[in-house]
Amino acid sequence: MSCPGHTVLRETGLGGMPRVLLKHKAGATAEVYNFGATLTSYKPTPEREVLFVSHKALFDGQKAIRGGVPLVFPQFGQPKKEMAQHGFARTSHWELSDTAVTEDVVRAVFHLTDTEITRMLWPFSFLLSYTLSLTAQTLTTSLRIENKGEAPFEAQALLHTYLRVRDIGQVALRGFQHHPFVDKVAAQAVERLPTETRNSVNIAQETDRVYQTGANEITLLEGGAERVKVEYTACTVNRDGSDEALPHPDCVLWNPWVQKSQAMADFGDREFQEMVCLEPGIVSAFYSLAPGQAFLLEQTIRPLG
Ligand SMILES: O=P(O)(O)OC[C@H]1O[C@@H](O)[C@H](O)[C@@H](O)[C@@H]1O
Repeated sequence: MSCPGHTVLRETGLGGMPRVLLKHKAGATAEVYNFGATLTSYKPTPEREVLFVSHKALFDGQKAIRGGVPLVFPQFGQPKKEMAQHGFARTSHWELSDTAVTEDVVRAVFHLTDTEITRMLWPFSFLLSYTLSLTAQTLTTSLRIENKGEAPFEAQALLHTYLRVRDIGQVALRGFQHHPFVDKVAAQAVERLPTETRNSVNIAQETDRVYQTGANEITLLEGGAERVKVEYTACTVNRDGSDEALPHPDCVLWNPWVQKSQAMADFGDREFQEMVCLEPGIVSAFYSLAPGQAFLLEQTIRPLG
């Protein structure tokens, strides 16, 4: 069904790269580059940008875009040294395969399949479908990973969401309490994972943690006011269409703080004050997919107040 007032436009973005602009008749917009299927802007209203993109981000079709929502697949970090950090999905060119509008939702679907190059890095056949659904109040991004080959594979995946904040010193995050986490900054082996004791997590130093969550919902507050909620789920979809939810998806919390910011060529020295990454995914373990099985990782970004 078509719906007047909603639009999906193909346009040329920064660096001459193709991108897709979704516009909801209520005023919300979202902008996605085919490069990495990277969402680079989400505005629930014309005045408010929810996502952070560095002013030094490169739009050169080589380096992952520093900000927005890059997609991490099939590895998180670099457990396999022959493959780039965070895998190849964020630096691959995705095809816009479908667009649809209904009364409430403007939708775009991007596809990525294996190629000779990806098979050299990771010898499996896959279909990634990334669906962005814009409503008047929310944006849902949904990554479906399907095993199209004859052999099972193991992978990790993550929605690397950079949220824009006014002042990191005023930020508090709710939803991590009681959940175990791996502290990647401390980087020392521990017998038992520590558990988050704080109801409200603030950031005052380099922070790089993989929380094994269960609440599936993190709320970001600034100066005590709720600003945005990120809700997420992960499930395996079987060949017959039945699905099994994964009860404890991970959520990475990342802020590079002073020194790491200075070490990144595509990030401003003081920009750590304007962002925080909340990254839902499955990364503390590899998930396994049999031929024909799929895995669905979904987040809804809900601006508040
Ligand atoms: O610089 P990259 O490859 O985009 O990674 C940024 C950060 O991504 C986060 O997901 C990781 O937990 C961090 O360790 C990493 O530094």
